[in-house]
Order: sequence, then C-alpha cells, then structure tokens
Amino acid sequence: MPATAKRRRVGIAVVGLGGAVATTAAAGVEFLRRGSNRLDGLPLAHAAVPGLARYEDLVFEGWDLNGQSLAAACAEHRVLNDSQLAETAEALGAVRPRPGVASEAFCRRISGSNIRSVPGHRAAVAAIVDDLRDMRVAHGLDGIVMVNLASTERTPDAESAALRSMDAFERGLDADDPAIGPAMLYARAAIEAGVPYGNFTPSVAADAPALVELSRRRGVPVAGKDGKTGQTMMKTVIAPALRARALHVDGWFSTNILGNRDGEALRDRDSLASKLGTKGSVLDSILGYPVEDHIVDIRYYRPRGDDKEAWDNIDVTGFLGHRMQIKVNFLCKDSVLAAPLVLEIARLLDLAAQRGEGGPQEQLSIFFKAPMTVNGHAPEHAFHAQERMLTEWLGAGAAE
Ligand SMILES: O=P([O-])([O-])O[C@@H]1[C@@H](O)[C@H](O)[C@@H](O)[C@H](O)[C@@H]1O
Repeated sequence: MPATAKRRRVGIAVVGLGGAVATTAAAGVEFLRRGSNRLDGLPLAHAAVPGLARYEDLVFEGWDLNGQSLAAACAEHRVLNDSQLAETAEALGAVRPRPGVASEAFCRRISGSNIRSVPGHRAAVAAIVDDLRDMRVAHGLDGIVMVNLASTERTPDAESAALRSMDAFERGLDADDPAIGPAMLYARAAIEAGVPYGNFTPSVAADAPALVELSRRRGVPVAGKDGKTGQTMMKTVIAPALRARALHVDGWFSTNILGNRDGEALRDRDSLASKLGTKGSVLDSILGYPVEDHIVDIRYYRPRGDDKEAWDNIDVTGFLGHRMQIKVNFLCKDSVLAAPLVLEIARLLDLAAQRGEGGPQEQLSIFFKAPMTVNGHAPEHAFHAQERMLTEWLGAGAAE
C-alpha cells in the first residue's frame, strides 16, 4: 500500500463471536497487530490491492449466546497453545459478545444465556440494525461487514412461501413466520443497514431468494455459503485433476471425526443434513457425471476437539479398466484453517462495497462449499477455476 493511502478501520460483526473460529481469527489479528510476521494460511497476505483493509485494522465485534469474554471462550476452545492464550488474554479479555438472537427450533443442541429478548422477527431485525449502528460509532469504523460463524441451523421448509420473494419475506417478518430463522434475520438486518454479509455456515441466510433480491435492489454485497476449509478444499483440488487425466471416479467416501462445538451442533440430525448438503454438492459438476457412491459422513468424537481428522477414499478406474484407490488423510485443525478465510472474506466484502458492487459476490466462490452465483446459475466448484475468478476480479478493480 502506498505510504499516502488512507488506512481503513473495518469492523467484523460476527454472528457467533465466541466460537472457535471467531476467537482464533480475533487472536490472529491481535498477533499481527503486535508485529507478528506469520502470514501462513492467509491466501491474500501478499496481494497489493488498493482499498483492501489491513489485517491489523480489523475490529472484532458481534453476538454470541454465550456472554463470556473472547479470552475465556478462546481458553475453552483449546485451539491456541498456552503461550498464545497468555499473550492475547488482555486484548481478547476486553471483548464481550452482545446478546444474540436465537431459535431452538433452528439449532437444537446449542443454547446459552446471552440472549436478546425480542418480541418477534421484526423487533429482532431492528435490534440487530441498532447494534450495527452502535458498532460503527463506538469503534469509529470506516466500514463494517457481517460474517455468520454461528452453529449450523436446520434447513427451513423449501416450500415455504415466505422465503420466495421480498414482499412475502416482509409479510413473514410481521407474522413471525416459522420458516424464517435467526441466520435470515441477521442477513436481513445487514442488508437493511447496508452492511455486506458473508455466510460461513450452511444455514439458509442471504441465499434465500427473498434476500438475494433485496441485496441486489439495495446494492449490498453478499456471499456464501459454508466455508470451504479442509476436506472439501482437497476434494475440489483433486477432482479436477482426476477429470483432466480421464480417471473415472467410481466412488468417493469422505468421513470426518471432530469434537468441537460445531461437531456438537452437527449431532442434531437436521443441522447435520444442512452440512451434508453443502459438503456433498461439489463433486458431480467438477467431474461432469454423477458419482452415485459419493458418501459424506461426519461424526462427533470428543477427544479430538478442534483437531479434526478427515479421511477420503477415492475409487478410480484407469486405462484398460484397471481399478485403483487413492487415500487422503488430513489431520487438520478446523479453526486454524477457517479463521484466515474469515479475515479474507471480510476484507473482500468490504472491498466489494467500496467498488459499488451489490448482490451475490461470485468471485468469492473459492472460500465456500456452496457458492452463491450472480444469476443463480450452477456454481463453479473447481479450486483452480475459482482462484482464477478471484485473481481476475482483484486485478480488474486494481487496474481501474
Ligand atoms: O470444509 P470441510 O473440511 O470439508 O468441512 C468441514 C466439516 O466437515 C466439519 O463438520 C465442520 O465442522 C467444518 O467447519 C467444515 O465445514
């Protein structure tokens, strides 16, 4: 960034601020602010793009059903080691989540006492809009974006009329329609407040047709959904290569064990169904044919905590009909992979807003398992093609 360029102070209003991903991201920013030069895992750390906020200038704010400070939450999640916890304790100890909007009907296994008591959907949206205004003023922000990192909600009834159009959604808000869940209320509030919105979860939010329409009309950038962290990232790297080599995929078995709070939320059958939907959606379009035996399995296994282990077994057929197997065993740290992506999504949404772009931001596809697309067409899932899309968008704006 040229020495004269003005620095942008950008707030990230996180839904699920006390979670493992958000607290890891906040700790990461704190380390960078203190002069750390560890930029591993941050895909855009070296991108010299005008207008892109610096990591050190990101301010963490938001909501959580658990009101404890980020330092206390961080210690519970056990993602950071003891010295990292000690070094960030003071800064993260000063941040406490605001009371969040919740619905047990949408997320059964996760609850808390830091709940915003509101008389209905319309009041919930108004309260969130107020909070966003307050954050802007309280921190003297130049920009603010909202990112959903909350626990996975069940998928609402696809037939529900309230989600289909902007007008129906507004009526649904007045009627406290049960098809409208918390993630949609937050997204609706962000769009009303002109705040770009990113959905790192599989929950239905800004991708509800009503809210896509609203984001376009209001010119507010939205992106999602479901962060592409570990296993799906590898899948969308490997599958294009298998296609290019004409190796036929006969079956792909993906399984995960993890014991963090996300895993706990996914013990609920309906929340799990949302996650399996996004994780299972990436393969067929890359390969160009349906893989009938594509199985995705997620198990909550407490001893692993955030240290998720993912196994993939891929059965392929090659020349002369000979069959082979590929095994991938990714021993990862779920939040360590996810947190830097959240920082990039926030910076890019802020940049999109500065460039005057509104509606779905398809160029952010590389960060998501089920990318939102500009005209609702089928998403591009291949990692290399997504990378090209993002690079071109960054370059195009920089050249103007
Ligand atoms: O991106 P990916 O590694 O394929 O998928 C992961 C899921 O398998 C896991 O259940 C969830 O907790 C992670 O946040 C992430 O969504």
